Amino acid sequence: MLFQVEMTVKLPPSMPAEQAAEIKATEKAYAQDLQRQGKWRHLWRVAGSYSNVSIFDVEDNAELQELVSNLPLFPYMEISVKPLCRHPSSIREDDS
Ligand SMILES: O=C(O)CC1=CCC(=O)O1
Repeated sequence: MLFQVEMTVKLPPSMPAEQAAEIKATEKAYAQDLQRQGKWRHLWRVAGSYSNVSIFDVEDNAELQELVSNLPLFPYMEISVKPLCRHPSSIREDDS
């Protein structure tokens, strides 16, 4: 199942820079591992913001919930999820 996930990062201004850098580094490693597994298909920065738009390819809602809630930045993000399905006018032969 494909989902569009939009994440907006809102770190508290009071968070020490070292702690923020550590969480971001852990987040990066986690995100890159999921990309290598093919579960996090796309990761795009929304220009001019501290938000991303991502496409996840997971088994079901429960797997999406597990992956997203384990993001190191999860406590510091606003997240919106949209389920996706094929558009009847798409010329792609698969869902890539
Ligand atoms: O910077 C972001 O948009 C949050 C984030 C998601 C994966 C990652 O490495 O950073």
